[in-house]
Amino acid sequence: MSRIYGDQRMPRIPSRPDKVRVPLWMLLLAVAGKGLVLGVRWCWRHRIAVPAGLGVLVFVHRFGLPGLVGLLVGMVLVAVLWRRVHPLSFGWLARWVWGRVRLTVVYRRRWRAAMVHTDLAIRVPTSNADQVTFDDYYPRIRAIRSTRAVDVLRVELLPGQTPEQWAEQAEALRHVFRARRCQVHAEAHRFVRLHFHHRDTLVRPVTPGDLDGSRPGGADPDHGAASGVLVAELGAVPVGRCEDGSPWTLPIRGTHLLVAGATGAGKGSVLWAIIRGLGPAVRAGLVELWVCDPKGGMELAFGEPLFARFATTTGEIADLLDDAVAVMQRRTARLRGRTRLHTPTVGDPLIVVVVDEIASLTAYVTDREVKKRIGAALPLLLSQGRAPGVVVLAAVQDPRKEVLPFRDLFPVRVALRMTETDQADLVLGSGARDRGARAEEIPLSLPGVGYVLAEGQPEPVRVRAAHIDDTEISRTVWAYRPVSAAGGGWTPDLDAYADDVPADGGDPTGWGEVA
Ligand SMILES: Nc1ncnc2c1ncn2[C@@H]1O[C@H](COP(=O)(O)OP(=O)(O)OP(=O)(O)O)[C@@H](O)[C@H]1O
Repeated sequence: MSRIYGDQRMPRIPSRPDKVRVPLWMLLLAVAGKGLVLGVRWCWRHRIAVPAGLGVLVFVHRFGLPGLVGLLVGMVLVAVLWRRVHPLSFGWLARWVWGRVRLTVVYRRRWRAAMVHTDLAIRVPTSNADQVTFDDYYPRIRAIRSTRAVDVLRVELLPGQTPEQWAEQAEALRHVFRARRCQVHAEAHRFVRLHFHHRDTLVRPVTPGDLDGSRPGGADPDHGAASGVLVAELGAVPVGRCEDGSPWTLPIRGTHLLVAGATGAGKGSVLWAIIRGLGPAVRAGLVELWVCDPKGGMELAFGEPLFARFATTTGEIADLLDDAVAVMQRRTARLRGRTRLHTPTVGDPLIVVVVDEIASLTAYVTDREVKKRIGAALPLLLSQGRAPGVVVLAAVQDPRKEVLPFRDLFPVRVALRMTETDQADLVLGSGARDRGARAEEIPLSLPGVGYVLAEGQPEPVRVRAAHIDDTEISRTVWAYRPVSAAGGGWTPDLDAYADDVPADGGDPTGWGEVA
């Protein structure tokens, strides 16, 4: 792409040139030469618009205005036909044209003013004894990619600038370019990507995707052949949709997950979307859900047939957590020196401990004995359970350290709507709000919308969880309740975990994967 509002790289050195008399013809020649150079440079910068404009002028000259109207109608017909025949290439071209239009109409017009007023342009004084002047250096837009919802500008940093300086100005840039939201993504070096969002693509509730679609290899939870595929799927469980339209998935195996959000923010829908996503693996016996609902079962009791264990009182929850720690410790002893990450198998499943409103267990329990037991079990699970396959999925309203002291032990965290500005940073890590996670700005009308950090990416991604209504919960429970439960009368048997070490000390089926 051509340079857009770039400037010279090296500053002029202030100096007092000697005064010399030049003849008029020489001056006129110099002005004409400079005009020619600028003209050629301008034509080069607009190397598509200039031939296109000239072509239109020649066409009008030869065929008149009716000919031009005929040409436009013909182009529209070709576009309609093209879109029908090959929508992919048409979409690519349409986005490219739309990007050029947005660049000309919106960004070029206001770029210089925006850079000066946000201090992102650099002014170097070049005054000498005769005059006061400045050299202005403007960051260059190197590329643009536009869709109906977002414009992404790739901008080259000026020497000495950092992506953080741009992130600080994101709000000002948003107002200049009249965008709904501006997010600054840093590239490895020299470039930032400015995302100007114009439309909210997450306004409509997200319908949950089809979990029963054909899996590669014909994997079917009701048949044993599925386990390899189902285990792989535990690394990316479908939860909803990202702002760019791609599916939002979260890893469950080998990590712990915290969902934070004010009351009514949609924590329940994230928990349910994950539980539903785990359904096929639950059905196949590769995952067990051990569920704690300290709110007396208000949120999760619907799914009881799907759960291996379900606890609603603090006493029951303390027992459940103690048992989870016991399983974890036995597995750790068994796996030591053999593998670094447990591979779920039927008979030795991944245990997902789901806790709705974890603060009820850490901050608000009144029974000191129970509080002590829970306070000992939870940090143990969070610090040691990941590798032996006992993972925690928790929701919390208030993410402060006083309420949830082991918040940092959750490697994956989701921030839904928050009530205070600093809470997104508490959940996603400091600087997340500056990088675009404005969780307190999510409107009440958008439950299930939040921000998440994608693996290896410092910039938060805006997402919305699928809306799992009561009908879908019933369908999920009916379709994916564990095979043993479907047969009736299944009781979790903790002793099974103690007894599954093969007598010869060899690897039980499925062990041996090294993460
Ligand atoms: N992803 C979603 N899409 C559309 N509506 C949703 C979504 N998630 C939740 N809702 C709606 O928002 C309301 C609150 O949701 P939910 O109970 O999950 O919030 P919560 O954060 O768990 O609240 P609390 O902490 O009070 O239990 C419900 O009426 C629900 O139907």
